[in-house]
Amino acid sequence: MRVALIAHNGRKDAMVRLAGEFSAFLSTCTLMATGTTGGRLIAEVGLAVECLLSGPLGGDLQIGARLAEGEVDLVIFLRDPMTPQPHEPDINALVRACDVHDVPCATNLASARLLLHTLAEAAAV
Ligand SMILES: O=C(CO)COP(=O)(O)O
Repeated sequence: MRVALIAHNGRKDAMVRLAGEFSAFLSTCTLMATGTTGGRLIAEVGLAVECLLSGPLGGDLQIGARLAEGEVDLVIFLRDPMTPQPHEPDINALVRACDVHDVPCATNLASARLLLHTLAEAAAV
Protein backbone atom coordinates (compact mmCIF):
# COMPACT_ATOMS: atom_id res chain seq x y z
CA MET A 1 0.00 0.00 0.00
CA ARG A 2 1.29 3.47 -0.93
CA VAL A 3 0.69 5.91 1.91
CA ALA A 4 1.25 9.67 2.02
CA LEU A 5 1.92 11.18 5.44
CA ILE A 6 1.63 14.92 5.99
CA ALA A 7 1.37 17.01 9.14
CA HIS A 8 1.32 20.71 9.80
CA ASN A 9 3.78 21.95 12.40
CA GLY A 10 1.25 21.98 15.21
CA ARG A 11 0.35 18.36 14.43
CA LYS A 12 3.81 16.89 13.82
CA ASP A 13 4.26 15.50 17.33
CA ALA A 14 0.90 13.76 16.97
CA MET A 15 1.99 12.35 13.59
CA VAL A 16 5.22 11.00 15.07
CA ARG A 17 3.28 9.32 17.89
CA LEU A 18 0.71 7.91 15.45
CA ALA A 19 3.40 6.55 13.14
CA GLY A 20 5.18 5.01 16.12
CA GLU A 21 1.95 3.34 17.21
CA PHE A 22 1.41 1.83 13.74
CA SER A 23 5.06 1.42 12.74
CA ALA A 24 4.72 -2.36 12.22
CA PHE A 25 2.06 -1.80 9.58
CA LEU A 26 3.58 1.34 8.09
CA SER A 27 6.93 -0.37 7.63
CA THR A 28 5.21 -2.78 5.20
CA CYS A 29 3.96 0.19 3.12
CA THR A 30 5.59 2.43 0.56
CA LEU A 31 5.71 5.76 2.36
CA MET A 32 5.99 9.28 1.02
CA ALA A 33 5.74 12.51 2.95
CA THR A 34 6.16 16.24 2.71
CA GLY A 35 9.71 17.25 3.57
CA THR A 36 9.71 18.16 7.22
CA THR A 37 7.16 15.55 8.22
CA GLY A 38 9.15 12.86 6.42
CA GLY A 39 12.39 13.95 8.04
CA ARG A 40 10.89 13.56 11.49
CA LEU A 41 9.40 10.15 10.68
CA ILE A 42 12.78 8.91 9.50
CA ALA A 43 14.71 10.37 12.45
CA GLU A 44 12.23 9.63 15.24
CA VAL A 45 10.32 6.53 14.11
CA GLY A 46 12.93 4.90 11.88
CA LEU A 47 10.59 4.46 8.93
CA ALA A 48 11.79 4.46 5.33
CA VAL A 49 10.08 7.48 3.81
CA GLU A 50 10.49 9.23 0.48
CA CYS A 51 10.65 12.91 1.36
CA LEU A 52 9.14 15.29 -1.17
CA LEU A 53 9.27 19.08 -0.98
CA SER A 54 8.11 20.80 2.17
CA GLY A 55 4.39 21.65 2.07
CA PRO A 56 4.74 25.42 1.62
CA LEU A 57 7.22 24.79 -1.22
CA GLY A 58 4.92 22.48 -3.19
CA GLY A 59 5.01 19.15 -1.35
CA ASP A 60 1.22 18.90 -1.10
CA LEU A 61 0.99 19.51 -4.85
CA GLN A 62 3.55 16.80 -5.57
CA ILE A 63 1.53 14.32 -3.54
CA GLY A 64 -1.66 15.51 -5.24
CA ALA A 65 -0.12 14.95 -8.67
CA ARG A 66 0.95 11.41 -7.75
CA LEU A 67 -2.47 10.71 -6.34
CA ALA A 68 -4.15 11.96 -9.54
CA GLU A 69 -1.99 9.48 -11.47
CA GLY A 70 -3.12 6.58 -9.27
CA GLU A 71 0.11 6.32 -7.27
CA VAL A 72 -1.27 6.95 -3.76
CA ASP A 73 -3.69 4.62 -1.92
CA LEU A 74 -4.10 6.44 1.38
CA VAL A 75 -3.45 9.94 2.71
CA ILE A 76 -2.96 10.76 6.37
CA PHE A 77 -2.98 14.55 6.53
CA LEU A 78 -2.97 15.93 10.06
CA ARG A 79 -3.97 19.51 9.38
CA ASP A 80 -3.73 22.24 12.00
CA PRO A 81 -7.21 23.77 12.08
CA MET A 82 -6.07 26.62 14.35
CA THR A 83 -3.27 28.07 12.25
CA PRO A 84 -3.62 29.78 8.87
CA GLN A 85 -1.27 28.29 6.27
CA PRO A 86 0.36 30.34 3.48
CA HIS A 87 -0.22 27.47 1.03
CA GLU A 88 -3.92 26.93 1.81
CA PRO A 89 -4.76 26.57 -1.93
CA ASP A 90 -2.29 23.67 -2.20
CA ILE A 91 -3.82 21.99 0.85
CA ASN A 92 -7.32 22.34 -0.58
CA ALA A 93 -6.11 21.00 -3.92
CA LEU A 94 -4.74 17.85 -2.28
CA VAL A 95 -7.88 17.19 -0.25
CA ARG A 96 -9.98 17.86 -3.33
CA ALA A 97 -7.87 15.42 -5.36
CA CYS A 98 -8.59 12.76 -2.71
CA ASP A 99 -12.32 13.37 -3.19
CA VAL A 100 -12.09 13.45 -6.99
CA HIS A 101 -10.19 10.16 -7.10
CA ASP A 102 -11.93 8.57 -4.10
CA VAL A 103 -8.74 8.01 -2.14
CA PRO A 104 -9.18 7.65 1.66
CA CYS A 105 -7.93 10.78 3.42
CA ALA A 106 -7.78 11.12 7.20
CA THR A 107 -7.39 14.69 8.38
CA ASN A 108 -7.60 14.07 12.10
CA LEU A 109 -6.19 11.55 14.56
CA ALA A 110 -9.40 9.64 15.19
CA SER A 111 -9.95 9.01 11.47
CA ALA A 112 -6.30 8.15 10.94
CA ARG A 113 -6.35 5.63 13.80
CA LEU A 114 -9.53 4.05 12.48
CA LEU A 115 -8.09 3.63 8.99
CA LEU A 116 -4.68 2.42 10.10
CA HIS A 117 -6.15 0.03 12.66
CA THR A 118 -8.49 -1.48 10.07
CA LEU A 119 -5.74 -1.80 7.46
CA ALA A 120 -3.26 -3.26 9.95
CA GLU A 121 -5.83 -5.83 11.10
CA ALA A 122 -6.58 -6.77 7.48
CA ALA A 123 -2.87 -7.16 6.83
CA ALA A 124 -2.52 -9.03 10.15
CA VAL A 125 0.46 -6.91 11.16
O1 LIG B 1 2.78 22.12 5.14
C1 LIG B 1 2.60 20.94 5.12
C2 LIG B 1 1.37 20.37 4.53
O2 LIG B 1 0.49 21.33 4.03
C3 LIG B 1 3.58 20.00 5.66
O3 LIG B 1 4.85 20.25 5.13
P1 LIG B 1 6.13 19.81 5.94
O4 LIG B 1 5.98 18.36 6.25
O5 LIG B 1 7.30 20.06 5.03
O6 LIG B 1 6.16 20.67 7.17
